[in-house]
Amino acid sequence: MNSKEISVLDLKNITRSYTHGRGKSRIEHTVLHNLNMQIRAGEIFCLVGPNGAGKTTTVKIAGTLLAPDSGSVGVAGVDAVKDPRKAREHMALLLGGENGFYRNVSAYDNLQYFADLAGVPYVGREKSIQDALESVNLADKAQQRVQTFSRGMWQRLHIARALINHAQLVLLDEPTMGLDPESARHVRSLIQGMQAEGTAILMTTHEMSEVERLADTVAVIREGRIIARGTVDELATSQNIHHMSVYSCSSGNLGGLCGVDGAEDYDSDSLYALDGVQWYEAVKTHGLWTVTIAWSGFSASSAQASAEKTLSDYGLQLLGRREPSLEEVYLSILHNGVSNGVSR
Ligand SMILES: Nc1ncnc2c1ncn2[C@@H]1O[C@H](COP(=O)(O)OP(=O)(O)OP(=O)(O)O)[C@@H](O)[C@H]1O
Repeated sequence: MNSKEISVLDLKNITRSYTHGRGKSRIEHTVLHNLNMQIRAGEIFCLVGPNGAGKTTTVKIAGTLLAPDSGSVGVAGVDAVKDPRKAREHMALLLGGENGFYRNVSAYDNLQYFADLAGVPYVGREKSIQDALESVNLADKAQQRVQTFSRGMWQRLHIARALINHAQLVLLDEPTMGLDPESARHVRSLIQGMQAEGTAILMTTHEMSEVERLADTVAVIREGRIIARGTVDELATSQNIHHMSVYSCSSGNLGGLCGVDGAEDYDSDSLYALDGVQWYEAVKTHGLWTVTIAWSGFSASSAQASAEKTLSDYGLQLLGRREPSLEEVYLSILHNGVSNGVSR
């Protein structure tokens, strides 16, 4: 078997609940339901989903910080539930935020400590720490205490730690959150560098442009269940969006679709009644509405003309048509589910 085919991370039938309250008011809330996920060497797997969907919980379970209630976690062939310590030798975990290092200690000494923990051989250790610090542009900050680091520097130091122990699996929870565009770009290029070395990467993000750039596989999680999975192209195809069209409307009440002059108050049923409308979004800025409609195709060739005529009667002027972005595909998945069941 080709080494790229072997799963470095193998989550099988993972279920996890949290409990709230005590005694009679104790409530159990299941946040992951029979979750399955396999990630191969050299694969970037992006987990996306709304707030509270279960992304961080998944990363924590993969990273052995949380145990699943049921199911199995395999990391580089190690049973991570039975032997979390051994599994951790194969992985690096970046949970975001400023934790995971000794704040009062220099970047260099932190890396030396973690290299020691990871069993990096003494001979050559100094060089590999220096090399890792150079690759993440922190060589000149090596002797600085980590508590003085900015968020971007913390993120890069976490990646340096992953580089030193040549982790087979890297888990990244929102690795570019809060970073300026240049730092985010740098972190993305470091992620791609690790991928090129054959590292399996699980990352969560809310940045769809990041997913478009990095992901080999995308999974959309909602309420603890993976509802779609595939390449970016497969997900786009699964939504069967024929095209997107964008309209403007200067009428304050959206051509009468709004009862009151307010963005929250438009009558969604009228637009959904039109043949071919899969979903739409209406946004009002400086008194001007912009309406974006995802069309799923039309039942008859005359239907498009009829729908456009109705929109024009509402005062909506067509600005143009285009392909859907990944963000729109994602919104479509959350709205409709998956029409042709993309998964692998
Ligand atoms: N320690 C905890 N105790 C109780 N409930 C928790 C705990 N951690 C998470 N949850 C709940 O589990 C669910 C999933 O949370 P999780 O942090 O995994 O979501 P997420 O997809 O990472 O969200 P976000 O995009 O906001 O980071 C949420 O309903 C959350 O409130």
